[in-house]
Amino acid sequence: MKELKSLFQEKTQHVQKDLKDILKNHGDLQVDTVVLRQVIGGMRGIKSMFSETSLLDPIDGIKFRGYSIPELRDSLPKSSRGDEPLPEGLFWLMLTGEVPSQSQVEGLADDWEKRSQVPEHTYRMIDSLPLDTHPMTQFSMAIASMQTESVFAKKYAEGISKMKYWDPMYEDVMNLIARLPHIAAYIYRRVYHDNKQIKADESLDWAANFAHMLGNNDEEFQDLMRLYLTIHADHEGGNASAHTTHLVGSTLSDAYYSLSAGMNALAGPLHGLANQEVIKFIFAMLDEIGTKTPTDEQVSKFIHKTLDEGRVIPGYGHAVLRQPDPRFTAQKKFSEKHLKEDDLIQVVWQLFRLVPDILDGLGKVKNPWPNVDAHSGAILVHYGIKEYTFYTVLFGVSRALGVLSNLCWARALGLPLERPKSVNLEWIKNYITENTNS
Ligand SMILES: CC(=O)SCCNC(=O)CCNC(=O)[C@H](O)C(C)(C)COP(=O)(O)OP(=O)(O)OC[C@H]1O[C@@H](n2cnc3c(N)ncnc32)[C@H](O)[C@@H]1OP(=O)(O)O
Ligand SMILES: O=C([O-])CC(=O)C(=O)O
Repeated sequence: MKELKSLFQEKTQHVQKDLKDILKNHGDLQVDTVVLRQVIGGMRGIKSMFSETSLLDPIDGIKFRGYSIPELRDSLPKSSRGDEPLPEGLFWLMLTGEVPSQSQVEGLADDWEKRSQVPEHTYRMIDSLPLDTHPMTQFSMAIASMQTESVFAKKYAEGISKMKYWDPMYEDVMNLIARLPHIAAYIYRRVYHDNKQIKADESLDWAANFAHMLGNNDEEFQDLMRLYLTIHADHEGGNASAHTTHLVGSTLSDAYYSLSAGMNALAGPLHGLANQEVIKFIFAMLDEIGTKTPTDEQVSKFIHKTLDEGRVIPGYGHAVLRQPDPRFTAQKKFSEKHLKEDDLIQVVWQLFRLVPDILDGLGKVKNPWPNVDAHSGAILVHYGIKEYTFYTVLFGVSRALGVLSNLCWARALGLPLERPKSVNLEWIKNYITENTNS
């Protein structure tokens, strides 16, 4: 799509100039200090990355180019058949900083549709895997298998100038995003529906077509997918999937290698896999208690038992957020509108009432509130997507929008190889001796 590509290039030139000036005039200005707790404790809170697409506030939550989730729901173009924002619009916003018009998002959806042909060998590769291979493994391998198509890798091998990296990266990113719903739906139908595949419907937008290929043409579900694929897309640069994608991309690995790596990070239970863990936790709890409508006392007992076993309560806590996640709230609002009577949704809300106080009582959990993963599973079950080992693939299709627009920005701005410094125990002990009296 020429319009988006040239607008992106124009925007990157302004940012490039700003960064050059900032580095020249203020490059040595201190933005943070680092204590040993952060060195040993997962680098929590250290300001050390640059990412334009979104910014996370511990209290207000995520803002995409300055737009909160409620603002996105108001401002981004919508389908004529739904109330939720089109993820095409969010991608446009992240890439350019501008809210697109209706015709611009329709043009983008058409462009993705034209680029959506998945190479035959990717399907053959997926087919060669045992059916019980985790869907995230299949998804990550499928993405890596398409690396044969990388325009960036080809141009790099031919000797492209570093000033032009952004162009083939943009092409790879657009091709990849176009194909992801097709791969994800293929994996879903292969594993859970006897490989009965459903042909794409070219008349539908990106999210609705994905819903259709999964096997559900309910307009409410299509609208849920638009919301789902919008709100999971980005969470600034430091989260594990975004950071991994960025790190791998910084070596000039192409978009296929980088996204596949990012998806491997998303597949961890402390990150994106938590959505599968939440519904698994709820099912295990209902199973053990023996009812779909447990009492508060029964739920609290189960939560305490889980904690006593040295396990985390999935869907609760966050490395940055210190309030209920606005992505949880957006899903709660959707459910209040459409799914109020659903027993499983009621259990999600019951956990929301009970878990924070219990976690707070432990005296060590920095954020006792629900994150995005606490709600999504129960909604998906309602619409018939009950196979929870697939849930993180849905998350991955959405997350690709954010991490891949970041990758376009990184190559356009010429961001360098990422390589922080590590220290060993001897270094730490010497440092303590040199800097304290003990
Ligand atoms: C899309 C996403 O990635 S959102 C996050 C999805 N992950 C989850 O929902 C898994 C459950 N949550 C957690 O494990 C954590 O809250 C994380 C990984 C999200 C954040 O970790 P941290 O930033 O280290 O959290 P925090 O500083 O509050 O941890 C302090 C202590 O509280 C514990 N804690 C934090 N959250 C929880 C929880 N939900 N249940 C039980 N204990 C918890 C930690 O395990 C840690 O215990 P420790 O000192 O004995 O090791
Ligand atoms: O921000 C984080 O660390 C985790 C998270 O919620 C996300 O990536 O969506």
